[in-house]
Amino acid sequence: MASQAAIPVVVNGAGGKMGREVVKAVAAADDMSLVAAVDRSPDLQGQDIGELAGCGELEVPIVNDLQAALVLSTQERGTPVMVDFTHPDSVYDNVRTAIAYGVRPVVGTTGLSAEEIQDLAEFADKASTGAAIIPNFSIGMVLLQQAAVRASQYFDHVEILELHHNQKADAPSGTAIQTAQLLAELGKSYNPARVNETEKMPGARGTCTSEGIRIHSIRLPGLIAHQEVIFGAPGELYTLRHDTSDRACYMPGVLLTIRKVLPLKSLVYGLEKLL
Ligand SMILES: NC(=O)C1=CN([C@@H]2O[C@H](COP(=O)(O)OP(=O)(O)OC[C@H]3O[C@@H](n4cnc5c(N)ncnc54)[C@H](OP(=O)(O)O)[C@@H]3O)[C@@H](O)[C@H]2O)C=CC1
Ligand SMILES: O=C(O)C1=N[C@H](C(=O)O)C[C@H](O)C1
Repeated sequence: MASQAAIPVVVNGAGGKMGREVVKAVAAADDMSLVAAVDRSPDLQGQDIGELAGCGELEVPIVNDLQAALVLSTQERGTPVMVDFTHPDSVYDNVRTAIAYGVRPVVGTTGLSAEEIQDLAEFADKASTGAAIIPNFSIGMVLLQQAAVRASQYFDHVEILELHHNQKADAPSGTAIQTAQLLAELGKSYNPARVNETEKMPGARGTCTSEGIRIHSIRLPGLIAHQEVIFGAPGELYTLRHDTSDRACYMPGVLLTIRKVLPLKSLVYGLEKLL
């Protein structure tokens, strides 16, 4: 029997904090082959991505031409995947470009609007191409969200607090938005008003979804990524908290998604749909 071809992987945003972790994880995976490393950062052009990521020379230089990298990946034997950890300002175009070339996008970049995600889902459907948009690749976060959904059956008052490093471009975090969406799926409204509240300084009470869920965002050096979902009821608080201390925590979810996106014919949103 012919051996299975390694999955050709393009990492977009390869020189960034998450991109470097993905490069190390893909390089260490027996069933994957890193075919291209793309990053727009001018300082990184031509550097070997393995050297930069700290896993030894991989003979894959960093380039800034995504389309050329995608074309290269389609010339390999297996179905190619593009992993995107770039920036909210370019992720939408990156995903459309990958799908147009028949490359499966696995997207960790946050900041896409609901309309953009819907549009990408329709584009993937038309192209019969699998795609995955995963606001959080950590298994621990999926478990937190499942516990929050269960708690929301019993609690009517909930607020979300997300805390991140101060290089993060988007707020609230993609994870906090997704968590609020999952709580909203129950079809109820939260936090019925008890008083006529006045914000003496705009933003003091965070942002509020149409279902009444408040989200608060903190940005500080020293943080990586953390989230609390706090439920309140008379006489009790129920707090769910997730902390990351190393970006390696996302890699089992990234590798799983690369493998699971291949047979899909449409777009999936959320790691819980692939577990
Ligand atoms: N889904 C998940 O589990 C996780 C998601 N994230 C998300 O991933 C994204 C990236 O995070 P992080 O790695 O911390 O960010 P970084 O800024 O560390 O890395 C992003 C890298 O991508 C480069 N880049 C930006 N735009 C482009 C582009 N259009 N084409 C090619 N390269 C580009 C940047 O270059 P330059 O600096 O020059 O702009 C930078 O080198 C964020 O949206 C973040 O929220 C982060 C952690 C987990
Ligand atoms: O920017 C980050 O770091 C993270 N971004 C994602 C988000 O916006 O939810 C996932 C995780 O929180 C880390």
